[in-house]
Amino acid sequence: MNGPAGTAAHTAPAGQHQAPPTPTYAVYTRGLAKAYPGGQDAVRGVDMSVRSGEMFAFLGPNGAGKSTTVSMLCTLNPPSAGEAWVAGANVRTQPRLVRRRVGVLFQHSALEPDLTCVQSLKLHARLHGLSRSRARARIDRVLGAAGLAEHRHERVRTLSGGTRRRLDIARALLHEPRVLFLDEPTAGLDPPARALLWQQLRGLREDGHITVFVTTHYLEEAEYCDRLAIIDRGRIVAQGAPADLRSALGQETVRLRTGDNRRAAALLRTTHGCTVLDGGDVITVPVADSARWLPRLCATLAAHGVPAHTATATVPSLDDVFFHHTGRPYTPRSGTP
Ligand SMILES: Nc1ncnc2c1ncn2[C@@H]1O[C@H](COP(=O)(O)OP(=O)(O)OP(=O)(O)O)[C@@H](O)[C@H]1O
Repeated sequence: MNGPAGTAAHTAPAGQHQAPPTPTYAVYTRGLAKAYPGGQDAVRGVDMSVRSGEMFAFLGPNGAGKSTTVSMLCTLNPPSAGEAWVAGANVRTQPRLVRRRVGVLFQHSALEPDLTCVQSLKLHARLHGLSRSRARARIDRVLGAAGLAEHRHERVRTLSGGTRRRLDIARALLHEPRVLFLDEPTAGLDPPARALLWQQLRGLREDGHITVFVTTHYLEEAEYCDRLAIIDRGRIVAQGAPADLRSALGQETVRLRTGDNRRAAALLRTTHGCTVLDGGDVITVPVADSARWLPRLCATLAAHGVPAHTATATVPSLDDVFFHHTGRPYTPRSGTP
């Protein structure tokens, strides 16, 4: 596969990757690895591509290597091997450029508790070298985007956990980064606060100018994203759009209950030539596209006087995708090697 700078990109020796990646990729890695002192292989050769402007989920159980990967992509942790480009810059050779172009939200908020929201943002605007007038405009903009305008003069320590997280995001957006990294942004939040935070993230995507890279161990959060990579024990086990990953398993089914399941099963076999599993009180038909087949099968049964009393379609979940690729069920705490 071509690297972002062409075929030579991942074959050149480490440290010589100066060719600018195409704008297609916001994040592009080849063989990215991290071994911590003491022999802990936290990340073991990650190949990943995140397109510009997409919302990308990095999904995996605790200890899978998500935070370590993000810290390498943000240049806070040097890779032991491999290469990575973020927002067009190489993390090894152009770390300052990477830092200028990314915003980062870590698992633990680093907001100063005694400052108000505006004071906190002003401080960070200064740290990023924003002029006063630009800082004013950006602060108004990020507070509005985060739904925090009414909290602007409240002190950080008085804010709820969810509001603080949204302020964290506002702060990470101040300098208009091209890529926003969020490491488990909803950890510790209750469901309404999580929903509000995701609403804010979706709003960012609609703006269209930023790539959002979010780590999570919640399967349902990965479903909100355009694409995702699943990491397990330091390796990427699957990567793609949620629907594509599910449909690649090819295990959709239609389950039907009728007044005469045996007759219904025979009818469907002869009419459609499909495999029908007769499980007694329910018949199951494996299909490629359950949304298309469910009405068709019901129509056949109704036309022959054996109408379906209940009909349900099941599609594989991301749990199934994880199971398929790792051979074990997804439990958020199962990743420690
Ligand atoms: N500084 C460190 N020194 C040694 N080992 C580390 C260090 N940081 C992380 N690890 C180990 O590396 C592995 C990956 O950890 P990492 O924090 O990247 O995973 P994670 O997927 O982000 O997990 P979590 O969801 O719990 O944050 C784990 O086994 C962890 O114990």
